[in-house]
Amino acid sequence: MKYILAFDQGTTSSRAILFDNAGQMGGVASKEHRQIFPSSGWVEHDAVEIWEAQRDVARRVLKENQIDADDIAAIGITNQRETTVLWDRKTGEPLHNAIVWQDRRTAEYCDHLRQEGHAASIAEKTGLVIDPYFSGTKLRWLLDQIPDARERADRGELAFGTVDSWLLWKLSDGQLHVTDVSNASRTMLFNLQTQSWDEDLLNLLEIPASVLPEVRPSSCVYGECSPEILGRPIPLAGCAGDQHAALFGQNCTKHGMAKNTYGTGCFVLMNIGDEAVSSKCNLLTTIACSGEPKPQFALEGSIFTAGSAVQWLRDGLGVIESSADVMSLAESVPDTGDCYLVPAFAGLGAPHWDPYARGVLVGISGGTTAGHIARATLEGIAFQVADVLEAMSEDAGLSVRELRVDGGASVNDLLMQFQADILQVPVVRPKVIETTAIGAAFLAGLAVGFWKGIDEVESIWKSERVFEPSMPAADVSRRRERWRQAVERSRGWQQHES
Ligand SMILES: Nc1ncnc2c1ncn2[C@@H]1O[C@H](COP(=O)(O)OP(=O)(O)O)[C@@H](O)[C@H]1O
Ligand SMILES: O=P(O)(O)OC[C@H](O)CO
Repeated sequence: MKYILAFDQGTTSSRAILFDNAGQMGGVASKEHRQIFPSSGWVEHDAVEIWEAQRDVARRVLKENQIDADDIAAIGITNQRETTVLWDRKTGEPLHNAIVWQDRRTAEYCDHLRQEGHAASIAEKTGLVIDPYFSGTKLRWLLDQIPDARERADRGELAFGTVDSWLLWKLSDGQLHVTDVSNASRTMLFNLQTQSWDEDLLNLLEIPASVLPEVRPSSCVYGECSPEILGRPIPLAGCAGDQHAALFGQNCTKHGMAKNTYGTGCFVLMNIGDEAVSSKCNLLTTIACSGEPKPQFALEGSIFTAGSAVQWLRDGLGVIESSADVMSLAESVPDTGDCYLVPAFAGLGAPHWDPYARGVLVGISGGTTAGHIARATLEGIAFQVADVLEAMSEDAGLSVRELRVDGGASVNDLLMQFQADILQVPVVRPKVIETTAIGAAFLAGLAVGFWKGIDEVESIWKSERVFEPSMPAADVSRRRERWRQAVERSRGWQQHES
């Protein structure tokens, strides 16, 4: 067989990508889906629209590249994490729109959990900080708000899943209600030490165990997709949250290796080996996919707004026509004119965890142009990444030697150079920037013997370009200090309204 088919179900689009044995892409198809904003701080997706988009792009990539389903050795799935779906086991119909990872509707309940003193035990068990980001409080909200949902859940009629679970359910025509360890680790219900659902947390959040999927390793044969989807049954053999898949796809399998994905948000992950070190700097501890038999862990800094700030320049301000145009607009000025943009549009994630923060643009003068704002937007992305890596180095007791990068905005050379400058370490962009998808393909391909072992998949990764730091250290310190001042101005904004 010639290919592994990777499904990359992201926040803004669903992609299907074919990878051959040498890790070369044999075709891509993608489709966007609607972002639904029912109220301030709320973000939803239509789970059926996501399923249909993912199924359609899978069919399309085969058709457009004239690939027969018989040539597909396995399917690997990777997905936007934390986004929460609740569906009826009998009809396969969702009971509500999916609540997206960015959604802040459970902020008050999270405050309550913190005030009740649960932060330390939740961090110890799950590696997470209490935040609306994770699926647990979203699922609780659904069970509380949908009429009869709790009664129906108690009768075993409902299934909960993150997007991976939902897709595996649909792909298997309701035969599989499963998830993988990496996605489970993002629910705030999964115990990293026991590698299973945590009964205390289920009780605390009032989640009935009957709705939960079975948890499996990221690289294993889960089952088969039903034949009517692609013409024949194909093994569903790999599954991981997109950031975990990207860490694996970037070959960050050794202690201290780190990657950042520049998509809608930014997600910095550093491999920390087989000890689930707890963060002292408000980072998350999470699962790292590996070829090792023992569970491996990573530190993660999740940044909620990155490429979506560029989308705001395009759709909100209308100063660019496409995201790619941001580079030439930013290059129209030599610097930001001392403007700083903190894109806390959906609160601040790591290391601040402030759901009430909102975006600020400071330092505007009469001479400020769209070019300055575009440049400040790109720099705001890089400053957030630098804050996370600083915290990470402190937690892990080491400095990263290089940062491997991927995701839609990593094509932006200006952003990558500024990132290297502000971090003072090289930024390395690989030839295949679809590292999320290739990570999922590796997980699936290893499970079915398409690739023989971790050494074989590791030999596939190749660097395309290295951005070396060139900014004087004194400038870096001054600018980072100005950025810190700007962040302070963004904090608690929403809360101060009442
Ligand atoms: N040249 C560019 N410069 C900066 N940002 C970009 C560029 N091209 C795309 N983006 C941003 O990258 C994001 C899309 O990246 P992608 O990895 O597909 O995201 P996701 O997986 O979160 O859907 C969008 O938010 C877009 O604004
Ligand atoms: O779909 P992306 O690339 O924006 O990633 C979303 C993350 O998984 C959210 O935790």
